[in-house]
Amino acid sequence: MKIGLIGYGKMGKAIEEIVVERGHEVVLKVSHTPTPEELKDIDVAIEFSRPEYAYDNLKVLLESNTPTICGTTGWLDQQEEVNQLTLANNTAFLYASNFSLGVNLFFELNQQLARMMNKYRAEYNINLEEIHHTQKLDAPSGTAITIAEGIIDNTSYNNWSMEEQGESIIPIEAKRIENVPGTHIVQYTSEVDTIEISHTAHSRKGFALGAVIAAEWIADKKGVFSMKDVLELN
Ligand SMILES: NC(=O)C1=CN([C@@H]2O[C@H](COP(=O)(O)OP(=O)(O)OC[C@H]3O[C@@H](n4cnc5c(N)ncnc54)[C@H](OP(=O)(O)O)[C@@H]3O)[C@@H](O)[C@H]2O)C=CC1
Ligand SMILES: O=C(O)C1=N[C@H](C(=O)O)C[C@H](O)C1
Repeated sequence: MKIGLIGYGKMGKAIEEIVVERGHEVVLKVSHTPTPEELKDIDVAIEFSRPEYAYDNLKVLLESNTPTICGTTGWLDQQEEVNQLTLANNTAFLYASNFSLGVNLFFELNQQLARMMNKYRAEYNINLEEIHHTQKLDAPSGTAITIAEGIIDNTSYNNWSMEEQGESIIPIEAKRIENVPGTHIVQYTSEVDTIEISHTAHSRKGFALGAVIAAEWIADKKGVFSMKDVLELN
């Protein structure tokens, strides 16, 4: 498969290694919004850039009918427009806040635990923490937002916040520590104990592998998809 890497930073480079390991070819690697001309030989594009450029990149990719995998976080206020662009151009698009198998399993575990804990809202206070490297531009992480949404869908919490407190708000704490690839912790604390689930990435390899597996999966599809489709977690 011929892969285009849109965004050739820490993730672009980690993805390139996996692309080659799995027998594919990187035919384009750019750190600018690509031109339609640059996209003409690409089977699938993998976009990991910066929050402020993601929408412009995705618009060009989808209007050029390029099946696209996107891992950039922090642009989701424009998600609905991107989904519409995908359908209008009869192409394929998949966004994931986190491509690693482990985090996608953790998302399922988080929802199950949230359903159980909803009965005990009076006894347990919830807390969500994410820790990332100091170059990370957005906070909270996209993964933390997905975790919070998974809790909201399964409990009587109805919002998350990094600043506000309240009965129905999930508090999110974002920490930035040198070289941490990504750690997410959900805690339920009562007067007498703490229940905690956590996911710790040891490197970027899991994110990169998941993105390439998603690229292989989407190549012959049309529509808007998620990692649940790829990993058959539905
Ligand atoms: N979904 C997931 O599983 C994961 C998501 N991420 C997300 O992916 C994104 C990238 O992360 P990471 O690689 O660590 O970040 P980096 O800052 O290392 O890389 C971003 C790259 O994008 C380039 N860039 C700048 N402008 C554009 C543009 N207009 N179009 C394309 N590329 C551009 C930058 O180039 P230059 O330096 O020259 O400006 C840089 O090379 C972040 O949003 C992060 O949160 C990260 C890990 C996993
Ligand atoms: O910026 C990162 O590095 C990461 N970003 C993603 C996020 O915002 O959740 C995924 C991963 O945690 C690493």
